[in-house]
Amino acid sequence: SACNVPIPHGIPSWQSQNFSCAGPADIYVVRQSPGKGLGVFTTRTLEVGTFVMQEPPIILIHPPEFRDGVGYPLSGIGQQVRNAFNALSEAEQAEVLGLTAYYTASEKKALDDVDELLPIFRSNAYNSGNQIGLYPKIARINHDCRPNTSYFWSARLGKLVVYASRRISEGEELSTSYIPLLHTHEDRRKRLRQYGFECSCNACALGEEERKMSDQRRTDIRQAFFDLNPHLTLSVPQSKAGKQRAQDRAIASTHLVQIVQEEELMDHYAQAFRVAAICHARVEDWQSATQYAHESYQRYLMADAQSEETMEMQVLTGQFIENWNEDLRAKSMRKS
Ligand SMILES: C[S@@+](CC[C@H](N)C(=O)[O-])C[C@H]1O[C@@H](n2cnc3c(N)ncnc32)[C@H](O)[C@@H]1O
Repeated sequence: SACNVPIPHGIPSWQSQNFSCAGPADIYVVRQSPGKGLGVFTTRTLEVGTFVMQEPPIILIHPPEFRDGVGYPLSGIGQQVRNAFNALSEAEQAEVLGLTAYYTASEKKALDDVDELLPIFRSNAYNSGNQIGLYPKIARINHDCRPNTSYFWSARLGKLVVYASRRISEGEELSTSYIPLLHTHEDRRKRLRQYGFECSCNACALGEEERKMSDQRRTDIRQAFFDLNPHLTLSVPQSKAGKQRAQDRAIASTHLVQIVQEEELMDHYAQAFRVAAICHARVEDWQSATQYAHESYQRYLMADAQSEETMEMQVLTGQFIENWNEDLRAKSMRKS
């Protein structure tokens, strides 16, 4: 049976919730996806939180320094990839060589001088903690700028875990994101060039007006995280001006949650709810703080029950609920 992560509703349950499940192998098939080569399709409806794949890396290497916006310079990793590849069995090597790779124009011109592992790695590898890994099964999932799965690196399992971040119908193609998504269509297009395709996903195929709105939302979300993140302390400001600023940020955080939901960027839900929870705690709106904290907790829980973020939001939900209760008690005392 499928191992769905049950999502508690209403008041959180404080039982230990430890979902580790190998993930059923028969919930997807790999087949041709028109215009995209191979793709991965579900064979049944998947509820939010269902683990789709858990796969150990066939090759795992330490990346050179990260250059934001450009990705990894491949020159620095060639030897590492080659060494790791040489250590694999013949069958594993064949699996790696069978992956789809995009060659740049200059690589095509000088095929004899190019180590074929580099284009393969560049087209298929995933960030895995602070390393980069190659996962032959997960590598068949195509890109979408509004993907229906999320993934996380589990250091505990030594695996990359892919799960449904929304409900996925039977027969639907699974999608993931190869790039950071809080960027405009034009910026995403540039970034996707390293994979050699023009994205035609729903977000990219919007008409001009709607695309402008989508671009604006993604830009606004990135800006809101940037603006609000430095103020995520739990202390309640005392001065009048401080209180006013906290009030403005609480409003901004509600807006942040709204546009993340409008844009349906599931990967950012947990973080947006977390920001809204803390911003509302700073204005002592304990009801909203509790609700946002719990939503954040549910989303973090979906990915990894034992992550620091999950623990933090579990604790905060409990703390905020206490404060909310106290408020209610104080109010009813005043009445009686
Ligand atoms: C990680 S692989 C995904 C699996 C690949 N389709 C295959 O047949 O093995 C990445 C490659 O898949 C293709 N691809 C992925 N997402 C795509 C998309 N949204 N549209 C068109 N091609 C896509 C591109 O050729 C890209 O270089």
